[in-house]
Amino acid sequence: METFGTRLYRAISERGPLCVGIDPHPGLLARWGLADDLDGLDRFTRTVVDALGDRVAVVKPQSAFFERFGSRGVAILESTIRQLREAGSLVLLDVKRGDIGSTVSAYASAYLDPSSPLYVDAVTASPYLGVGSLAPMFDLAAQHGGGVFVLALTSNPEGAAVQRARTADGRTVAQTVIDEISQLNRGADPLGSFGLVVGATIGDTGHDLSGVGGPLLAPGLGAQGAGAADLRTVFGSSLPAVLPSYSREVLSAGPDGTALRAAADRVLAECRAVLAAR
Ligand SMILES: O=c1ccn([C@@H]2O[C@H](COP(=O)(O)O)[C@@H](O)[C@H]2O)c(=O)[nH]1
Repeated sequence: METFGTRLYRAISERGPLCVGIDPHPGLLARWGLADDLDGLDRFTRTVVDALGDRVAVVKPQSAFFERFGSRGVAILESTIRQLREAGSLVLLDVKRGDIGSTVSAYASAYLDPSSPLYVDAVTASPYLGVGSLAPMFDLAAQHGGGVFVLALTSNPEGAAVQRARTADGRTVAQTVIDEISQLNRGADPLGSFGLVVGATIGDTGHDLSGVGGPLLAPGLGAQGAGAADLRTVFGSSLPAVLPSYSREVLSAGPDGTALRAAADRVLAECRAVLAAR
């Protein structure tokens, strides 16, 4: 069985370093001329899958925008996941789950067990009940070739107060998360299956990402104000592991499929220029 890290490495080699989010905001549905209802949600997601599913390495549905429609929204999420897999992109479900370990086991079954209707290639997880509480996710991911992206330094300004607070040994909370995930990836080649989320908006914070060994998902590009050039400042010598992530910047080009593809191609070219110059 191939690991998620290996599959991600190949997807990036073949399709380029880009993750596009599916975030059906009410404002985007309106902009696309769609109603803010189940039919609008379904049309929006199908359009994105048809335009990008066969060319983008990773697609990241944001679970919240499906959950807000209840069980029928989640049913659309399930079919979106299926369509994306058929189209050949890796599916990273942005759910940011975290809890005590026994409950994390249930989240792991929901997203990382191949028999689940919500089975995806990878999920996002919150480490703020302790990185160790996420062990059931790490274990199931390792068992089935899945991945987990753990929040380290998020793109929102409110995150810093918690994530950059100092622990007793002088490291920041975020650095302890970074170090624990680095341990999980030890020896992985070409890329570990356990990633970190590090916002492109955060500037140079002095955190050491050099030993992570896994992918570094970088949201915050486009609508939140960061540009591809900021990746150099935030990631420095760790640029080769960066997976830039855009949602509204690309989605706002829709609903025309050609325009969506052009927007994805444009941001990919901008990121490649920075990542290639490392
Ligand atoms: O630190 C984080 C972690 C996750 N996100 C998510 O990424 C997208 C960003 O959307 P944009 O439209 O590109 O701003 C969204 O789903 C967030 O929940 C993040 O922004 N920052």
